[in-house]
Amino acid sequence: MISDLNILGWSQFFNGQLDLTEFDSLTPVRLSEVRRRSVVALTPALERLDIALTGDHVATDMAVGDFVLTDGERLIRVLDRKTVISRKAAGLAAQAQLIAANIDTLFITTSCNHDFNEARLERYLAIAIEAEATPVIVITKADKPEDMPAEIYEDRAKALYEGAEVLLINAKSPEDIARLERYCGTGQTIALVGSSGVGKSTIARGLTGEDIEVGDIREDDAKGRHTTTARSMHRMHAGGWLIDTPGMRELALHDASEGIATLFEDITDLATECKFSDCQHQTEPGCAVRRAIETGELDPNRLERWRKLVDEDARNSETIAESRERGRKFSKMVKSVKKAKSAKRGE
Ligand SMILES: Nc1nc2c(ncn2[C@@H]2O[C@H](COP(=O)(O)OP(=O)(O)OP(=O)(O)O)[C@@H](O)[C@H]2O)c(=O)[nH]1
Ligand SMILES: [Zn+2]
Repeated sequence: MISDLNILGWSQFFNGQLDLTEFDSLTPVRLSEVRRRSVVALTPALERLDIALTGDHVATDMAVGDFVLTDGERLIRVLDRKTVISRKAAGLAAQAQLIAANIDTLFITTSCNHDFNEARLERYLAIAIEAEATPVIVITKADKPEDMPAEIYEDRAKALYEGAEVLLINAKSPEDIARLERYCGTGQTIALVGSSGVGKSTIARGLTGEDIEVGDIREDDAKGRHTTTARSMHRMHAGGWLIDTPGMRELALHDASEGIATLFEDITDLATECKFSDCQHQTEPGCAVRRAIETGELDPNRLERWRKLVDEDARNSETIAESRERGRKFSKMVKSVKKAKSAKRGE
């Protein structure tokens, strides 16, 4: 049974979570769709299994890509995730929405044109590092670069993070798609992120042979949290899985302080040498970061991008308590305005 499961991306990481009774009586399956009150799971035979959610199991605790145990009818439990990608729900509620689970490699996609933007790439790099997925930067349209030679785009991407391979491709060329396939073999799960028009669908088609329509198919539950309703796991020619969910294309940064610290390790390291432990690297004396800028060791643009990313992360990482506090303050304000108005009217 276990060898068949490898097709789904099963590994020792998941195997180790089962006790003996579970081994004997339950089947691991992988979620390919998460609906409001049910999920669709893939079996090792690649059959689709519809499982209604009962008891304590709620859709918002599950993500496409999750491994779950089933007795054939019910879902028994969700296994711990190797990696998880989430985003903050819109509105006041500061709850994280699970977008996809157990992704091994994130293809961060951009093109040899105006879409190329270091800050945007760094945002996705921080997301991947935080999720513990391997980031790979894929630069498409190498066959028709705009404004500068394709190799310059490649070099600029390579300068961002040592831990990320950079692949310069023509997404329409099968030979170039084949260069991505070493991340896409049996047992591997990947996802594509990047702006509209950079070639994600073209790459997805090259890797799977399918035209994948993500569209806007979504269901909103009473609390405004969406659940994925389209089939989101696609088998690739190389044997692995591509996960494509609507949320994946709209990723925003949140709770990624560790990812940012790893991505900007040079700045993180320098900051430990600043005289003040809470140094903001502005005008403080004994600032190692500013000194590195003066000596040319650190690129001031890189420092600026780091600052913006840290700010963005902090803004989007508001805790549930903080969001409630903001809600309270707002309703207090509304009440006092109402009161002032009625006082004015002499009520
Ligand atoms: N010449 C060339 N054209 C490309 C390349 N990659 C993508 N294209 C073209 O660019 C256009 C947009 O590509 P898509 O694959 O639809 O982009 P996308 O990222 O999926 O866009 P969304 O679906 O809006 O998210 C299409 O016309 C592609 O054929 C490339 O490497 N070279
Ligand atoms: Zn400093």
